[in-house]
Amino acid sequence: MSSEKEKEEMCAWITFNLAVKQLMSFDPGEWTESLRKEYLLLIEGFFSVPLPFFFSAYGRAIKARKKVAEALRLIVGKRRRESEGGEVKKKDMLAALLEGGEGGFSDEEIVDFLLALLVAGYETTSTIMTLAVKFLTETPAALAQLMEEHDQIRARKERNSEEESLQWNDYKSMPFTQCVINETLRVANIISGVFRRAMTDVNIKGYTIPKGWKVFASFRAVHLDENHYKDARTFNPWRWQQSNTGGAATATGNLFTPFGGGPRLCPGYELARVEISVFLHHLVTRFSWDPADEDKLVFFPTTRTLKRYPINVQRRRKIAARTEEKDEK
Ligand code: HEM
Repeated sequence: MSSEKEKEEMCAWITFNLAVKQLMSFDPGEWTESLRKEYLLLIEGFFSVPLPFFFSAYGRAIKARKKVAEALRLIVGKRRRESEGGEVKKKDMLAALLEGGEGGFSDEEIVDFLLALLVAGYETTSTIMTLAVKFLTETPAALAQLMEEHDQIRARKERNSEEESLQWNDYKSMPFTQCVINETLRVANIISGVFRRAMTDVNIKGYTIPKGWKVFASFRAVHLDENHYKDARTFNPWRWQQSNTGGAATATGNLFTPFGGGPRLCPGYELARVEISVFLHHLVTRFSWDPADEDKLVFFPTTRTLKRYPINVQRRRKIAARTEEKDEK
């Protein structure tokens, strides 16, 4: 790999291809590559001024969405024919959607759902993982505590000859990890808020929001409010140990809503937390790292690191060897 730029692109390429594989069992190839190129144009359009000209980012995104939808429509049609023809079913998201619920889903509904999942499930989680690594690197005490929690899980599994892969009860024994995830979500605000439309006149604290008006509920304004969180801009995962939430998924009512709320609450919130926990587990038990370059957070149009926070990783020694070393001392 010759340059940092290429390394960054490689990471994005891997995460995109993993998502496509889980959704539709496609291995990386020409088809996934052309889908990825159109997908990137689509994402660019999310954060652009909505000028509907073919040369604007918005115009290019509309065109790209059509192309991605068309490509997915062909796959959905082919897979439906295969499954109706009795071919062996693949075990992926598309198979589950084709089986459908009551009455089943139409091809158009499935295409729409696959597109929504690609955007909602891939971009968010990979960004929050990167930011967690950045915040932990800059807060060595938190990284040390996290490492201890995960080393203990690994050591326990080795001692009891338990299955090597992480199980649900392992995930449930990561209280500090949940604090790290909560705090990353709170400080980063990768989704800074949501729009809602008032269905009726709503009175709030002496103000009226007239029926039909759109409002933007800003999560960032609440999550970074000093009245709710002391030293609100400081990454402090320990604050969640004192809260009554125990680091729970959606936590304290309206004061912590990184996954939104109400009937539109993010359906992927627990999956995202599991993915981040598993990622952190493997990262801290197997590797140590140093930042490879100076990088900084930007908040517009979304929260992300300018250079995707490149790091140099080194393999750590195996847990058993580390424990023996500790005992000798
Ligand atoms: C750190 C990761 C994630 C964050 C911060 C996040 C955040 C959000 C937020 C704020 C919303 C809007 C909720 C509202 O309107 O009240 C949302 C919606 C949604 N999310 Fe997530 N999400 C994440 C991961 C995921 C994952 C992994 C999936 C699926 C695999 C997913 C699927 C969806 C879907 C389908 C919606 C639309 C729900 C609807 O409109 O009814 N998200 N997410």
